[in-house]
Amino acid sequence: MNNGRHVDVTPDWQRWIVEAIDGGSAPAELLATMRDNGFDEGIARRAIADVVFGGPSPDRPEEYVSPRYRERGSRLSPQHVIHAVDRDVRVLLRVARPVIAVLDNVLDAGECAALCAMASARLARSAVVAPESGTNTVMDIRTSEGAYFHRAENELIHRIDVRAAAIMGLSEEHGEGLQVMRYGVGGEYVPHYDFFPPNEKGSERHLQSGGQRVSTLIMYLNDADDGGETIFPHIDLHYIPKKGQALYFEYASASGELDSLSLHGGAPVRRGEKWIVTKWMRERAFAG
Ligand SMILES: O=C(O)CCC(=O)C(=O)O
Ligand SMILES: [Fe+2]
Repeated sequence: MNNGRHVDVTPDWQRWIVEAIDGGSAPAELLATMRDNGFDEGIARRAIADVVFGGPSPDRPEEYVSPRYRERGSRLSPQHVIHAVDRDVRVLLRVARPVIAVLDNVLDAGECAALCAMASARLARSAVVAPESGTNTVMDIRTSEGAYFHRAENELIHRIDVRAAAIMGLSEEHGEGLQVMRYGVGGEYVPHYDFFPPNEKGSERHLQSGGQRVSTLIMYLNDADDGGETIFPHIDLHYIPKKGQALYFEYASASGELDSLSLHGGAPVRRGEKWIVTKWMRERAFAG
């Protein structure tokens, strides 16, 4: 099985990862060492990502999932067509658990182009103002560039904030600002949870305003040429990015139960670029 390669990250190896990251080693160096020691690359990446992001181990999902989770309903409209204020959005596919929906006609081509242009200007500017801050070790794991837009920052952003809130069944005030992300060739986002892991020290700061994240809407600004799928490893689902479409998913119930099956990531881009804009919703109003 697995050609004799390690499939289990033993406690000794977990300790070694924590100490190496705390000691300032780059995730890419750890990955190389683990690969040299016979670890499967995917397993090594996940173990390193857990330590870097402070997330739960995907191999122990039961830590965060409540058996009652499956009893609750979705915030997404049960209709085939969702009237999202200024646009009719069509549901193409639904998954019951984790709650996932593929949505069509969320953004038009002009909006996709305008968002890419706005984000490009911001990415270029921030690269000049803040070259290599030294704090971006996580970029080895999440190899994308991002531009954050405050809620209602301009007319286009506001229009999309309002539309996303209508789709997600929560008021606009629950939303974080939109985040546009660009991945080049090789860019990826290893599987992770969007919710803030409970009992983790690092989560406290995030939970203070707005509480837990409850749902995500990833909107696709271009078509994927090769690679770049959004993947849900626990249910073997691969969504292939299509301009104007969106992927909606939920992972927290009103009573605070979290769904470990919502583990997801962005597969490496093999050709071209991948552009997305993400809206994360909180359980309560979010101050920003
Ligand atoms: O790039 C992707 O497909 C996934 C992005 C993602 O996980 C997120 O924005 O939270
Ligand atoms: Fe995510």
